[in-house]
Amino acid sequence: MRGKVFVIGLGLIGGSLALSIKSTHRESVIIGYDVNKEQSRLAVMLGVVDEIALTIEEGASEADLILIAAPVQETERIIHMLKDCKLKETVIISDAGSTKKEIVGCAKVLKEKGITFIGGHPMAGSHKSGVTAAKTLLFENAFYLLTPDKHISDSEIAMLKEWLSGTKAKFLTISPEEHDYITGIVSHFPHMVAASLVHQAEKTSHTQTLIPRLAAGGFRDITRIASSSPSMWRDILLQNKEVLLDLMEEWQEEMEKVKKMLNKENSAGIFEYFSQAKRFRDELPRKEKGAIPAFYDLFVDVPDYPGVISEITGYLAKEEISITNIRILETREEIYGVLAISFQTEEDRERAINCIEQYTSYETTIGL
Ligand SMILES: NC(=O)C1=CN([C@@H]2O[C@H](COP(=O)(O)OP(=O)(O)OC[C@H]3O[C@@H](n4cnc5c(N)ncnc54)[C@H](O)[C@@H]3O)[C@@H](O)[C@H]2O)C=CC1
Ligand SMILES: O=C(O)C(=O)Cc1ccc(O)cc1
Repeated sequence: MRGKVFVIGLGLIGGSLALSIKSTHRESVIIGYDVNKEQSRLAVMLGVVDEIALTIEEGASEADLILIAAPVQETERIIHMLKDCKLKETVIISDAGSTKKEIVGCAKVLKEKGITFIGGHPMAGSHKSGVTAAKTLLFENAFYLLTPDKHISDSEIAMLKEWLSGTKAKFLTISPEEHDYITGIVSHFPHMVAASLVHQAEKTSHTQTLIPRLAAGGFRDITRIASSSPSMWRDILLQNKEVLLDLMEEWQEEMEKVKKMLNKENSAGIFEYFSQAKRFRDELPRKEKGAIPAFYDLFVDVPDYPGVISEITGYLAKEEISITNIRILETREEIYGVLAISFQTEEDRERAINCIEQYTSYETTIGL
């Protein structure tokens, strides 16, 4: 498609959306704007956008599509600014915020002026921020939730999907309320729990100095999302307050139930608690990209000697296979240790297995 796309907020998400649009609509012109001049400078330097607008008014005036990819509280401020801008009559405005009810409510000011707004949320990301982390295929196979109002026509929704087709995401339409409830469960609340687990470990670490060392493996993995942007998550929590307060109540009741079972040494009850969780978790789709990105782990049994990590990474680099994380899981007293390598895609992991088989005789196991 030809036309002008204006991306407001050139961070991880805005940058990735800009790259994916350019990958399919090469004739389009992508204009960017960010309050942070350094992000704007980097966005041009990295070829994420074609041009930078000096103000929102300037970038918005000729745009066919405006994507707001700023923090959720800022998104509301930007919507208010856009309602006072001179815009093309046919412009479509969308956002990428992790919450929808408040943003869509706020966007009524656009509707009153006859401007089309379609709430959006690409459900993939990372704990990294900033344009340098942006990737063309960040949203590949991820769900992209849209929350259009009833008055929005099918052709406008189709037009937005066409603009965003380079994301290779799977579009789903739901109501803003449903959106906030579901993402509350699968994304927002888990971030709160992850942060609370880290707090618990930190408090104890003052008296138990072994804690940081022993937390380096599994604990570090399950609390990875606690390393996400604190300001982003503060804003999300504040916008989804009602849902999260309800979920916290439910969680506390659940913990009370577990506490009672443990107090009474209800062995069958505790077993069933874990079994039921295992059953549901084991059946969750593996290939779908959920709200919290999966990492494709590979475990390699390696001889425990210095330099083994660089040996393996050397082979992977030779085959141009990128990894997202690499660590020794346990260095046992015996000859073998376990090297855990994480990849961003299943395909990269498959290639890594073939590569390691080709260059070494080390055994590999897939992490489930
Ligand atoms: N990080 C993630 O994994 C995901 C984030 N989101 C949502 O996407 C939005 C953007 O998040 P990220 O890209 O991760 O954050 P980021 O921190 O990487 O980028 C946000 C950018 O917006 C800019 N900004 C802030 N206020 C602005 C304003 N008034 N005008 C113009 N630019 C402004 C910042 O300077 C920053 O460069 C947020 O609403 C977030 O909730 C959605 C899906 C995934
Ligand atoms: O890795 C993480 O921190 C994530 O959970 C990614 C993420 C963050 C925010 C979203 O609205 C959707 C996905």
